[in-house]
Amino acid sequence: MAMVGGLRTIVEITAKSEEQLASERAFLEAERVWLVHKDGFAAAGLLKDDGDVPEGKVRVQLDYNGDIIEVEEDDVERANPTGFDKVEDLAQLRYLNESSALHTLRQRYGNSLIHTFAGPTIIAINPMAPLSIYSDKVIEMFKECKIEDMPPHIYTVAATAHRDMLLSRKDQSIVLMGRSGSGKTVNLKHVLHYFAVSANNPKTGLFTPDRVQAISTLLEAFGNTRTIINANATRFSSLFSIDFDPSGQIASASLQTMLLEKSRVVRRPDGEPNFNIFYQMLAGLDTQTRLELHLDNLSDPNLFMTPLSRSEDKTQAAAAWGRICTAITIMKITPQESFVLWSILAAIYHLGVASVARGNLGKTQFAHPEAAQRAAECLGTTVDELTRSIFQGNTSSSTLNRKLRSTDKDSANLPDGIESLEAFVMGLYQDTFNTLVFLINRAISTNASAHNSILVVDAPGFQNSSTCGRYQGGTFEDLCHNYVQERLQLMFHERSISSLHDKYIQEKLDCDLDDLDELPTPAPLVALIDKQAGTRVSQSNLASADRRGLLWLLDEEALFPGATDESFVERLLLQYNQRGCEDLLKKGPTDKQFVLQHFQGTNPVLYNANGWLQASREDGAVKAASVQLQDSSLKPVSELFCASRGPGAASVSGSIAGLEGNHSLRRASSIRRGFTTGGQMGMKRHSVALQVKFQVDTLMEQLRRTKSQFVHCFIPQHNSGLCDVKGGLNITKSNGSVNSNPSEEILMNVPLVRSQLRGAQILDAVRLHKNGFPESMNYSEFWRKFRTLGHEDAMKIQPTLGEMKEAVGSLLEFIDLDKSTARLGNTQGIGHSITRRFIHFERRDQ
Ligand SMILES: Nc1ncnc2c1ncn2[C@@H]1O[C@H](COP(=O)(O)OP(=O)(O)OP(=O)(O)O)[C@@H](O)[C@H]1O
Repeated sequence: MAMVGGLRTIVEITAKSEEQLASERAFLEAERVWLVHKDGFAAAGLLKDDGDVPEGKVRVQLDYNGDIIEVEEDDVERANPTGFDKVEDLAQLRYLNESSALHTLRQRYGNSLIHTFAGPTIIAINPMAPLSIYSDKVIEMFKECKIEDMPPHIYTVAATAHRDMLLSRKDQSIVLMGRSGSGKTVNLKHVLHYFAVSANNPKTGLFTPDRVQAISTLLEAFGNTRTIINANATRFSSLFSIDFDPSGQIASASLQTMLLEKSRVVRRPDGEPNFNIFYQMLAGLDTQTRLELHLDNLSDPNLFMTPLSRSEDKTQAAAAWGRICTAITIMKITPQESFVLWSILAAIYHLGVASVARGNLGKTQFAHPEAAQRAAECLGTTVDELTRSIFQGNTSSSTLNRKLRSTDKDSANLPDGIESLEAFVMGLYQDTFNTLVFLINRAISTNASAHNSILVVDAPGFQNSSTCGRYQGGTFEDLCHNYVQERLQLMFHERSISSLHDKYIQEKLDCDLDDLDELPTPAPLVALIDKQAGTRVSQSNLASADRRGLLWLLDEEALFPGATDESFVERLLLQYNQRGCEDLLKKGPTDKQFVLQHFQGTNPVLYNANGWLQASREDGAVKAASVQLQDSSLKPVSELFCASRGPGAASVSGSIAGLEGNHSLRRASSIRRGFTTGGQMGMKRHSVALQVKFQVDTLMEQLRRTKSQFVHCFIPQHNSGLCDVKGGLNITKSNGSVNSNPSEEILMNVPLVRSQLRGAQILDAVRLHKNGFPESMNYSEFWRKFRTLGHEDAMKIQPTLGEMKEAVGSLLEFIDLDKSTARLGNTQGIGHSITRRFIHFERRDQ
């Protein structure tokens, strides 16, 4: 019966009224096309060629002014009949091409339909304004709904992951990708909220909506900041693991964080502030605590931050502080523990005032001992001890850094020892952040047995410094975040393109996949960044075997006393530039600059390696900060920091927090061993560059074991991430003026969305999905489920395994299934051609 229901669904979606058919016929006869141009695309009619149009050209009549022009054949793409307008899935388009996809996205976006399925993935465009499509009521509606009836929505992604996990008993993951400001973190919050509402176990109350809100508030305070393109940019990567019991209720949850941009505490791009928490704390702290932490006078110059001066900024920060205090209570963080956190932040503030100077005997010391005294009190130590920890600890890398800086004009005015002070402060902040993660995990993790997990990943978005007006080039931190996005994109490519492609070949399925062999992949650029020497990228390219990736080169150069940022760039270019890699790497305008062709060349980023050698060499003072916190004479400080560096956290370089609570990881001890070793290798060599690689490996290894759903978040405008401060729908016109009436202006910047669509290779994946047979079912399983639909004799036979393919073939003949919708594979079984409903027609019967 179920199969019949499924067949009926097919008939329903293919049946059209006479009127619709007539309009489609008229449309097709007129040969509607899109003329592609640099600003977008224009609707046109393709005119008949009477033999007078030169080869390679076609003649079109533009709809908007009636002009008839000859254009390049390649600049014209078939348009779809109007019945396809606003389709929910790009795979449903009859003519799948970039302009039609963009037209669909734009039409949907203009109608506040920000989500669109794209075959195996989903696109979510930042609406730049609050929408009423998220609420507990809507979640309840989704919970009641069959997956196949759900519209494209972030809740559908969460619901599908949950349903698939329960059906397959396999771990799932939801991967949020995209540029900075595209809405990844907002979507992460919606996904977590969905699980908190739909799967929280009321008996444990572990993962309630209140707690999800509190976790977001705390993470955004400590790990977010305003950047030039996002008013609330995330500056760390996170992996939430929601662990479920067999009934699908939440048994436990945990958070891992990595790649915190800790350098932001001490220096950052021009015009960008420190992490939110500093301003919020300084604006909101009550008088008593302020006095205890010596934060009553904030007028002294500070190396690390400038307190807020505008009264509206202070009011906003104070309001945020109120939310932080509520969040602290919800997460059951005790007043004593929170006081410890504020003490360390206060110490960082005081160290910024203390600064560095050269003493009478040529020794490096604090320039303002009274501020150093305040810092020492907050940390539970003495100024002497602090001086020793910072300036006389492991000086080997500091000495190297000093040598480097002596050749660096920008740093010529900085006193000796500044690197060590900065490193100490970064260490303090990293440990404080890790401790916050520990406190969050303490509230949401349990030892209850969890059968399966759903992992949710959010990382800082891709950022091109030139498109944000920083023409001097991207920083090392930009490179790290962009590298994470490339790795996620590579995984998307492997899962949605190359593995399907390989499967079709292996199954000898006959489908229209001619040009797929030539599809670009992110693999070469990822290798250029992280390949260890000696590993070959491809069989055909033996020469690549001895090339080291950028991070390895940086690691090597950082250890070499005579090396400079310029010599690092020179080595990089030498290795790659002369061997036909221009499509990956190019020389920049100066000796410290180079260009990486991210996302298959769709997003070239100019990087500036100024300070990279220093950034990649971990100063001993970072470790000294950890030791200082654990050895503090203030018992609450030492207790909290010792507890937070449990055996798990300490084993992976201290820069990945929260490993110990992760249930899915506990089930995979081999992976855990693997990356622990890698992390230690990076740590042993004090190499920040290698730690970056190993941290991302850790993340990817965990994802690899799951079935992933990818959410591609798009920015519709360059300033999307600033919509909260600029007012949602103010669109900047190309001449720089602002139009507050969006109906007059195109809401979506088409070339910008086009470049995201291309860079993410979404249409390639959709095409493979649409023209191929992505879903498959084992022959025996198919026979068991559907043989009742066959001839009555079919009920009587029990084919052997060898006869199964033939039996299934006969069954399909008997039920007269449209031949284009399924194929009999070589080894596996039957593949279903795509539309979402086809897939679900199969799944519903399971
Ligand atoms: N679904 C949405 N509904 C309403 N506003 C949104 C939505 N998605 C994004 N925004 C707006 O865009 C801003 C930027 O979004 P968000 O911080 O989530 O981007 P991101 O991709 O996580 O950026 P980054 O990578 O820099 O951390 C948000 O502060 C919010 O104002």
